[in-house]
Amino acid sequence: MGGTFDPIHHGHLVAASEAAHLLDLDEVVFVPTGQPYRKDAAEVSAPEHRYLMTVVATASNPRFTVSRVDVDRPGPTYTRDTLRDLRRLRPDDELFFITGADALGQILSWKGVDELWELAHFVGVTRPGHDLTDSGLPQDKVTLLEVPAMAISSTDCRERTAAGEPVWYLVPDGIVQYIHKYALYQEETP
Ligand SMILES: Nc1ncnc2c1ncn2[C@@H]1O[C@H](COP(=O)(O)OP(=O)(O)OP(=O)(O)O)[C@@H](O)[C@H]1O
Ligand SMILES: O=C(O)c1ccc[n+]([C@@H]2O[C@H](COP(=O)([O-])O)[C@@H](O)[C@H]2O)c1
Repeated sequence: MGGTFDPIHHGHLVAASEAAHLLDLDEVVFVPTGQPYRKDAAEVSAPEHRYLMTVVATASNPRFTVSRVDVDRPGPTYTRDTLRDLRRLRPDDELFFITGADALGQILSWKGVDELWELAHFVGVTRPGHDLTDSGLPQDKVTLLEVPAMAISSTDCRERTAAGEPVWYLVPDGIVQYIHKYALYQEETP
């Protein structure tokens, strides 16, 4: 599952857990982006903070791991490169790329989209406020799943923190502590 994870929240974790359960996956590898080129760089936290928060949030689940492939690769993060790297590191594994409905809806505009279908099977999961559809996508390369609805976004978590509102129970307890320890998201997004 790729994401900016700024911060990782229970929407990500429930989606990953449910996809692993429904598709009987052995492992979910969370891959924090290095440079999410479609997000305003000035507003995205340092990759190391996002990577560490992802490690903290997933540490207690034996089926969850975190990969540094995107954080360690210089330049903009493209899923084509993520999947090429994961295939090189895990040549015997079958790869599934988990995305929320919003990300799946953008996928035809991703770099090198035609190659993506050869690199992994795509799993689109429901997300409140977004229509989940595989319209225009190759049917045999995409699976759509309904997962428990978690109306949580990282944007909302950042804005709540900046406004002095709690994010308890939207994110894991360790992430509440991490945000506090490093004073993340203190500024209101312009
Ligand atoms: N609440 C949610 N339910 C299901 N999928 C989600 C949810 N939140 C995020 N996702 C999916 O997780 C992946 C990573 O999302 P991302 O890290 O950008 O989180 P976000 O909450 O959308 O962040 P932001 O608000 O900063 O854009 C994407 O595929 C996204 O669609
Ligand atoms: O490859 C692309 O062109 C591309 C464009 C936008 C997003 N993605 C990937 O989609 C995942 C979710 O991205 P984001 O920005 O919503 O956190 C993450 O793994 C990104 O690298 C990939």
